[in-house]
Amino acid sequence: KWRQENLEYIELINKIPGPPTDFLILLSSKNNLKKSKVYEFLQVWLGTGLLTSKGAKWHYRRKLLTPAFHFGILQQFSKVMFDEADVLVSKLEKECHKAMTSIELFLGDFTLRTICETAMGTRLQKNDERSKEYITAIYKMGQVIVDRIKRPWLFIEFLYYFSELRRQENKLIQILHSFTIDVIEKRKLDFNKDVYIQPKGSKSESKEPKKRLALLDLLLNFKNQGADIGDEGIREEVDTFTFEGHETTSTSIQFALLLLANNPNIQEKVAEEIHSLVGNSNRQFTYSDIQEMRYLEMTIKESLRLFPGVPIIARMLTSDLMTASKYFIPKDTVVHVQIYALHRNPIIYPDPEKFDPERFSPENSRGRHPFAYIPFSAGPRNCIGQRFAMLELKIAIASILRNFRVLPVDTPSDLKLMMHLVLKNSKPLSVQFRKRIYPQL
Ligand code: HEM
Repeated sequence: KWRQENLEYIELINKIPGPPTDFLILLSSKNNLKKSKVYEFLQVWLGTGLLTSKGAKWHYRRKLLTPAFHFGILQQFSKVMFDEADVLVSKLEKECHKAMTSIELFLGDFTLRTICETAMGTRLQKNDERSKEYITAIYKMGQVIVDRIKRPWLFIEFLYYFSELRRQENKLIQILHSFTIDVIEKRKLDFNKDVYIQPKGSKSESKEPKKRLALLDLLLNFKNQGADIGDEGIREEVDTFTFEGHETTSTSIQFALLLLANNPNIQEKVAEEIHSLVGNSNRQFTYSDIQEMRYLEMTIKESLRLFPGVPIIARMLTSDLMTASKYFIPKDTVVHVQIYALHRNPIIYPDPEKFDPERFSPENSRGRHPFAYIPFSAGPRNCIGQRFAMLELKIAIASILRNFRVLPVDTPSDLKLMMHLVLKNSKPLSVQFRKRIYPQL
């Protein structure tokens, strides 16, 4: 009961927070970049990669890794996303006659496969034992971390050391680390050969590399060029991207589908936008098609307002802080930034429960405080993968709506939100899929 009241249900902490300027003062502060204690629970897996590091190490890595999310690189990653979206669509075809489809596993599989291929260059194979073991370990590891967060007595290292949870963690860490280390070793060998050489006779002989570019290649490249990052550092970052880059995107796509299923007019408007770009053809989307999908982007932004995949973040203050609303918060205080509550502030978002993508039209966005909408956090420690995430969300949702009509099963009023590692419903979300038939042009 204590756990439910204190940690699980968002409703209980859905109080109106301070003004966006309070968030600005905290999140844009150059001093208060340190994360809270719970982030340390991730370190056994992620080491001190970008998400969990602090001080000079964080500064150095952030600067080093920022070019890895340049739009030219994202364009290359989009190819992986298009192919994985095709795999997702072909799986969903088989769901079209069903009265309901639980979408968690479909989207979890899509985002995990996408991040493994873009981060490590590894295509997870359904029938490969090693891939299966790795996928299972990722899911179980998420549960172990959540179970620890929910048991405050296990915050004490001594008690945790002798717990069953730690024994489980040890086994999982072995699987997770050995998988990433093997991938890095193999990639290092490939990297020294001909990663960017075109395959003879390939359709796109001009630019297509033999192996698709992965974030790992960029890290190896940085290392070869003399950056201060060793194999262990590369593993930390690859694991960090894999961790940060799959559940966040999966849960965000699921909530967006729930909202679209329950708002057919908005769904049809998105489908029309897609149709206006690709007509009745069955060609794959291009990167520029995706850039053109402005209404879809507004829809996703509104969905992330209502259901920010990361609803709360925390900082440990390393210096005293005076907020804009004149609260004095002393050094060493843990401050929770309640993104979920901020996004439902009726002063900023009138009728806040209403799903209304028009809030994000260029006219309506004008003048809104930049810290009033922060699904990817804000300031120097914001999400480095936000453009990657938006691209992936757009590709997944556009691919689904191009092929299917999505009908409601769960409704927003049925939801019982939980804080897992990301925002989740207390039970997996379901919708119905029906084949979308476009009129002949
Ligand atoms: C819809 C999907 C996503 C959401 C809602 C999201 C949200 C966030 C938020 C709120 C933070 C700040 C965390 C904090 O201050 O504790 C963050 C940090 C981070 N995110 Fe994301 N994220 C998403 C997708 C991704 C993806 C796809 C990647 C990588 C490919 C990624 C990589 C990271 C990293 C490395 C950090 C730490 C950055 C730093 O501290 O410098 N995220 N994300």
